[in-house]
This record gives sequence, C-alpha cells and structure tokens, in this order.
Amino acid sequence: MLAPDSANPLSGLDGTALTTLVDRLVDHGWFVGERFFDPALCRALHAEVHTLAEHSALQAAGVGRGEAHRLRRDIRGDAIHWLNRDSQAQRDYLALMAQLQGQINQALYLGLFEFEAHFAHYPPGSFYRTHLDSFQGRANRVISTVLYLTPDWPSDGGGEMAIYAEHDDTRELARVRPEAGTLVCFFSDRVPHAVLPTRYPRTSIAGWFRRNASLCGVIDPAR
Ligand SMILES: O=C(O)CCC(=O)C(=O)O
Ligand SMILES: [Fe+2]
Repeated sequence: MLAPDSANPLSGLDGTALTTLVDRLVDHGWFVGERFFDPALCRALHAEVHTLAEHSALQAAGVGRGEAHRLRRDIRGDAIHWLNRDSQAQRDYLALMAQLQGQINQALYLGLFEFEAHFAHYPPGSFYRTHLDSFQGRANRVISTVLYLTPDWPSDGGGEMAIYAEHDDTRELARVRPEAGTLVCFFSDRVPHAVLPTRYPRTSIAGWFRRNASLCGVIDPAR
C-alpha cells in the first residue's frame, strides 16, 4: 500500500513556508520555522544519527579548515558525520534542501551551487560558543541551515541556539529550542550564533549552501 502524501517527504516543502523563509532572509537575515520538516523524515534521520553515536562512528568536531583545523572542546563540543547519501532518509533530506536551494536562487540570485551538511550530536554538557560560519570576502559558505532532530525536547533541556545582532554579538535576538522538525536558516557571514550548554543529547543536521570562491587562483575546497 502506498503511504499517504503527507507522510511522503518527496511531496516537497510547503510553498507558503518557503516564501516566508525567503522574505525573512531578505528582511532580517535569518529565519526560524517550526514543524518545517516532515516528522517521519526527522524520525528516520534521528534514528540514523543515534545509531552512528552508539557505534562510535561520529568524529569530534574541530574549528578552522584545512591546515588550521584544531580540536577545541572549549569552543565546540559536538561530534559529527558528513552526509554521504548512504540512506534513503539522507537522500530525501538532500532532495528537499535542493528544492530550498532552487527557491533561494530564484528569489535572491545568490548563485548557490552546492550544499554540504553533517549530522551533529552534542552530548550533555557540551556547547558551541558564539561564532560566524564564514567571513566576509572569504564567504564561500553563503547560507547556513540547521535542522533539529530530537523529538519532545524537554523544557529544562537547555541546548537552545542563541541568535545575536549582526554588529553586536552581545545583543540576543532569539533563542531557538532544538525541537525535531524546526529549521533555522541564516546568512553565514552576518549572523553570530551559539549553541547554549545542553543537558540532554542534542541532535541536528548543520548544512551550508555554498558559492564557489577561488582564493589566490585556487578553487576553495569544501569544509
Ligand atoms: O546546532 C546548532 O544550533 C548550530 C550549530 C552551528 O552553529 C554550527 O555547526 O556551525
Ligand atoms: Fe554555526
């Protein structure tokens, strides 16, 4: 028997929600959408990151790229696994993000051409200090996205994403509960943000739409 349409992630993202997302990006530089992703797809992705964590298949995340990459538990405490299209859930998620990429390109002419994403698992006690995801002029990461995967996030769970003002990273604009299905989307070089200390295992997929930027004649590598 075929599943009903509402349970099929390939029926696509909601058109009205996509329009709101683009409008919020233009007006504020960031967007938060609750229940943005199908619960069944979030459950499948949550099961996958949970299994990866149980099998110690996640790697400690660092800061800096290439040669400058370092483990800094005082800055970020998550463990990650880059998406590689290994499962149907990953392929469904990536298809929806491709739809989002098309929508953003059509509305904002950003020339986004690639998407990279990793599962993230924050164990209790971990956090990610305030940062930008890319720096102006070096901005091959243009739009950041985070989809949360833990269902029924407890009210005392902590682990919110704090969003700060563009030129004042002490002025908090929003606090986002990392509840399954919520999507956060923002300009990578403009929106300082942090993960506040979590009290429960916290799971997500962080992703970046990229534009190709060549640095000194060298094509900027992913990651
Ligand atoms: O999980 C989050 O809420 C944000 C993660 C983040 O800022 C990052 O991975 O760069
Ligand atoms: Fe970030």
